Amino acid sequence: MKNIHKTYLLGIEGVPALRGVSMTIKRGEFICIFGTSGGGKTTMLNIIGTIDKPTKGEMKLCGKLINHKTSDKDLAFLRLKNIGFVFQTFNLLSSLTALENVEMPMILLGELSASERRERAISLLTKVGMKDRLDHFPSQLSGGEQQRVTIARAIANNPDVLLLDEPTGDLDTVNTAIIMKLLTDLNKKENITLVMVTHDVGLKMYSDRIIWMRDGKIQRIETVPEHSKKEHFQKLYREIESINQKQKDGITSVFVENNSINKRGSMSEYRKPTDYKSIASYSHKKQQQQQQYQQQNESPIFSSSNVNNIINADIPSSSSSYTSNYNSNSQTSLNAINMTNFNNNSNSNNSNNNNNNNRQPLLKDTDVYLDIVEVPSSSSSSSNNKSIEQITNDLSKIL
Ligand SMILES: Nc1ncnc2c1ncn2[C@@H]1O[C@H](COP(=O)(O)OP(=O)(O)OP(=O)(O)O)[C@@H](O)[C@H]1O
Repeated sequence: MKNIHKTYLLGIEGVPALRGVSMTIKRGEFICIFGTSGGGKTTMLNIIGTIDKPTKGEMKLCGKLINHKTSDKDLAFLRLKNIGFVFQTFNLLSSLTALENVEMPMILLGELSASERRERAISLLTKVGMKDRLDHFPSQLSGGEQQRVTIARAIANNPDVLLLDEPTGDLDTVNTAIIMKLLTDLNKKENITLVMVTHDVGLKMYSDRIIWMRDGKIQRIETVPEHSKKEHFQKLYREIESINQKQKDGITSVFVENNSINKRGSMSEYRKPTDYKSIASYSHKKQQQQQQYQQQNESPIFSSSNVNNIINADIPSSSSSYTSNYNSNSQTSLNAINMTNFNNNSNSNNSNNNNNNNRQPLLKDTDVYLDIVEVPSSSSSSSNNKSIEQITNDLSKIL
């Protein structure tokens, strides 16, 4: 990039977003763009990605010179062939399955036959750990899963560069680790250049260089010391190992962790029917809790309506008595939920509560063991017919 300027026109006023940015990114580098809000990070990413053209200055991307005169058609082809995008909000096409979403860039490029495209899409989804979700629609996937599909789609045409705008911004810590492992593997093993905008201080330590942006200019460029990078990668690999171990132990779906609900942290696990055994270890404590709550005339803990209410992001007040409205004929694949340490303190003053103003605590100041909701999978359908992925997704929004 050589002396890149970008000024947006807002009415008759010009808003300078970039004011003379020059830099070189080497092939295979991992660059992190960091800095103040409004500093020009996204604009810089959009210019590198040719979504926006510079007002002044020029840029060479994968050998092609780009300036304000470059035609949109040339830029569109360059994007399709050389660049992959991953945004915070996943941006999958909702009417297409995971497999079809990944096939889409290959269809647009038109270099592979239908069977080759399918084969490649399956192999890419397998690579990102989504081979069991090929026919799922985005709405049936959790945030982390959607982002993995987005990554598979972004690398479908073998791009040289991946542009990442807050790729983990909507994800919990576990999914952030999974996504960062995937991305850094692509960088290390396949030499794909990564340029990532993030506000997450932890993530910048995986990169080779950090570009600090302020007021449309590069304020400074920092090289991440090898030893810090190594330390962060070792921590990441440990996290991934622990996630894999949990999966081996029977936690087969997304693991949601939230430290903002209470000081001790809360945790949810989602298990498939085959995981009943591993839940057994909780049962004694759970029974004790149930008896205790029943003695106190509290809300039923194992009522399926509780689950429904949580799933629908409508947590009732602790004093309500519920009638079970769960349709036992529902075809949902959910067979068990185990929710531990959901200590939702109504007085706690945290960011999560700010988002959930209308929510009453499920049970005040208690640990809730909401466990084993058996849902026969018979033929009739109902409004409760949610897949485990939808439920996981819904729950991860709440927790
Ligand atoms: N399409 C647009 N029209 C007008 N002004 C814009 C447009 N896009 C960005 N800007 C302005 O350009 C400046 C840089 O914006 P940009 O989104 O690149 O910053 P950023 O560093 O990514 O900020 P944040 O961290 O808050 O996302 C801001 O002042 C912004 O208001």
